[in-house]
Amino acid sequence: MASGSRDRTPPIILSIAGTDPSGGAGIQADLKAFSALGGFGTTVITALVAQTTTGVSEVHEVPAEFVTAQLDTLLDDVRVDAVKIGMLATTEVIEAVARAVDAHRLANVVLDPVMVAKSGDRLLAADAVEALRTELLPRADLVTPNLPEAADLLGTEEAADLDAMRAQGAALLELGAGRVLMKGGHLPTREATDLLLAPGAEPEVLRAPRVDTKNTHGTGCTLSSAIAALRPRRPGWPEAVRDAKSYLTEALRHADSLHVGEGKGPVHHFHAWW
Ligand SMILES: Nc1ncnc2c1ncn2[C@@H]1O[C@H](COP(=O)(O)OP(=O)(O)OP(=O)(O)O)[C@@H](O)[C@H]1O
Ligand SMILES: Cc1ncc(CO)c(N)n1
Repeated sequence: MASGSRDRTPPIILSIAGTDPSGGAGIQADLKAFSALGGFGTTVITALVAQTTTGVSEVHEVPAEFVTAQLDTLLDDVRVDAVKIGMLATTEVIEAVARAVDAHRLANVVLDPVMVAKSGDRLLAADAVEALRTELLPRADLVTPNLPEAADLLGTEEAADLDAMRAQGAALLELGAGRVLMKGGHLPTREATDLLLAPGAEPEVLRAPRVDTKNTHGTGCTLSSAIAALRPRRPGWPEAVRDAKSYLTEALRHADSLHVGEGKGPVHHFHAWW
């Protein structure tokens, strides 16, 4: 049984992702969210990214064999209760992670299909989208695309309203994802509206007040990590997703208390949320 569901032992959460020296996105954001939500964070690094609040200057990819070495070394020793998968950079790394999901029978897998940073810089090779769609999407219990990512995975136009989000979410379920959280942060709506879809159920609309800040670096990373951290402590995915979205909204509300960099600054994971 997962340690987090047995008692108050902190669940062990794994992030498989790239780095952000400015601390707002990637592995750094993931560890902050895990800790703030009472989890114990572990990591497997897929790429070293020279980036900050203003953009990405260089990406140093980790060879797929070394991603496998990190995964096997960790998972032969440590039983993890949930996994967040973020930036993967290349087809080879995607395949390595897919193999590990099967070999180690990973459960509670949240896939954030990271493709492009907020600055517009690519974090996934264009020719790796196919592998993400065929190798990892079907192995994910929950996939959390933003609107450009959903469109890329489906080879279609970006959704412009809730109806189009619903249709694209259903198409991603058809591709084999266990559940889909379509993130509507990019829609020009008054509220930040997401849609949670599961097979055979009515989509759930999740609304949050749109926080008026330019400091939105790491929102996607924070949300997917918060979901992974909360899942072992919640009865189901809807409860984990709702509470993770509330956590993210609070982290956005605290973003302007930070002064990190000159660009789009990070959200703030303060530690007294509950
Ligand atoms: N200003 C805001 N106020 C409140 N919630 C927001 C705001 N902007 C985005 N969100 C929420 O943040 C989450 C991430 O959404 P978004 O669509 O921006 O993801 P993303 O583009 O993957 O983020 P990232 O650029 O970090 O990868 C969603 O739940 C979205 O509704
Ligand atoms: C490493 C990393 N993962 C994800 C994002 C998404 O914005 C980012 N900027 N950097």
